[in-house]
Amino acid sequence: MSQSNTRAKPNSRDADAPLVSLENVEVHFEKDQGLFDFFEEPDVVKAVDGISIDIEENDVLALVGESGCGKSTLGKTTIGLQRPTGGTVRYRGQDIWAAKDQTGEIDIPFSEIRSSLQIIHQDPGSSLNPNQRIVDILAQPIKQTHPDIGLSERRERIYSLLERVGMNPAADFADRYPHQLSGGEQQRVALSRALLMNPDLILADEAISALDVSLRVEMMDLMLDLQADFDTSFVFISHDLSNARYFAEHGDGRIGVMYLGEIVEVGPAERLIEDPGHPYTNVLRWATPDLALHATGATEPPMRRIDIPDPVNPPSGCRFHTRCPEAREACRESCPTMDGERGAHRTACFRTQPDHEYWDSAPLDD
Ligand SMILES: Nc1ncnc2c1ncn2[C@@H]1O[C@H](COP(=O)(O)OP(=O)(O)OP(=O)(O)O)[C@@H](O)[C@H]1O
Repeated sequence: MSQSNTRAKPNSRDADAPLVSLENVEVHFEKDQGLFDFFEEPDVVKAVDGISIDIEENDVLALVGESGCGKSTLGKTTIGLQRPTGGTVRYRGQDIWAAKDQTGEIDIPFSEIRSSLQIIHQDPGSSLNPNQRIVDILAQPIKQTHPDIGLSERRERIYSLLERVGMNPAADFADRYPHQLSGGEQQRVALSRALLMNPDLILADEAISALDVSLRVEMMDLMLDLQADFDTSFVFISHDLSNARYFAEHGDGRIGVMYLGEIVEVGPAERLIEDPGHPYTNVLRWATPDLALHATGATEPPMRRIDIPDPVNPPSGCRFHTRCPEAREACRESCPTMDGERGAHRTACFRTQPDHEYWDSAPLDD
C-alpha cells in the first residue's frame, strides 16, 4: 500500500538538502517569575542548546535521555511546532520560520511544511476529539490532502488503513468514539491520522510509554512496517534506552543521546550501545538492565554523583563533568564539541581525541 507517490515532493530550495536540518538550534525558555521577583532577571531554562543534526528521507532517529533533558522540545522544534530562540531549522532547504513569518523568498509554504511533519503523542486519548467517531476523525486528513475524493472512496481508504494497523474488522471500530477504544487502539488511530497526511516525518513523542509492556514491541514493529509502506522518517523519543535501541536497530537508524539540552552522542544503534563513546551513554546502559549486555558486575551507576544539575544553571565546560567518573580539569574549563562527520558515530567528549590536553590535566576529585 505505498502511498509515497500520492503527493508530489515539494520544490526544494536545494535538491541535495536533508529532509530536515537543524543548525545550532537553541530553545531557551524564560521561567515564570514570582510576584516578588518582578525586578529580577528571569531564570532561563536552556531546554535545547546549540544542536545541529540532519534527518534524511526514510531516516530513523531515536532520542533518549533522562526526564527534562530536552527531548520533547527538540522533537517539537524539528517538526516546526516549537519556534527556536536561536539557530535555524530547515525543511528541504526552506527555513521553516521564514516560511511561517513569510520573510524572504519562500519555496515551500508553511502549511505544506506543517502537514509534512506530523506528531503522535504519549496520550492519544487527549489528541483525538472525544465527540467524533473514528471514521470522522480519519476523514479530516483525507479531505485536506485529497479534497476531490468522494465519500465511498474515503471510507474505503479509512477501512483499509484501519485493517492495516490491526483494527480488524474495520467496520467494528470505524463508528466508535475514542473513549470506546483501548489505549493501544487509540494510538493506532493517532498513527493512522498522521499517516493519512502523507507525512515525510513523524515525531513519535513517548508514543509507546503509556502502552502495556506487552504491546510496546508490537506498536514499534507496526510503526516501522508502515514507515516502509508510507516512505516516512521517524524521530522516536523515549526515556528508555532498550526501546530506543529496538526502534533504531530495527529501523536501521541512529540513537541520539541527550544530556541537559545537548546531544552528547549520536550514532548507529548497535555501535553506540556496544561501544559507547560518551560516559553518559554508559550510565544509560547501566540503568537499562534488559539490554542483555555482558554483565559488568557493577552495582553502582558509573557516575561520581547521582543528582541532576539545575538546567537554569548548567555546569561550565562539559555539562556532564559534575557527574562524570572520567572528568578532569579540562572538562570543567572547556566544552567538548561533536567530533567526526555528520551522519557518522559522533561523540562530544575529549576522551575520543587522543591528543587532547584532557589527558594531561588532573582528575576532578570534588
Ligand atoms: N513551555 C515551557 N516553558 C518553560 N520551560 C519549559 C517549557 N517546556 C519545557 N520546559 C523545560 O525545558 C526542559 C526540557 O523539557 P522537555 O519536556 O523538552 O524534556 P524531556 O526530555 O522531553 O522530558 P520528559 O521526558 O520528562 O518529557 C525542562 O527543564 C522543562 O521544564
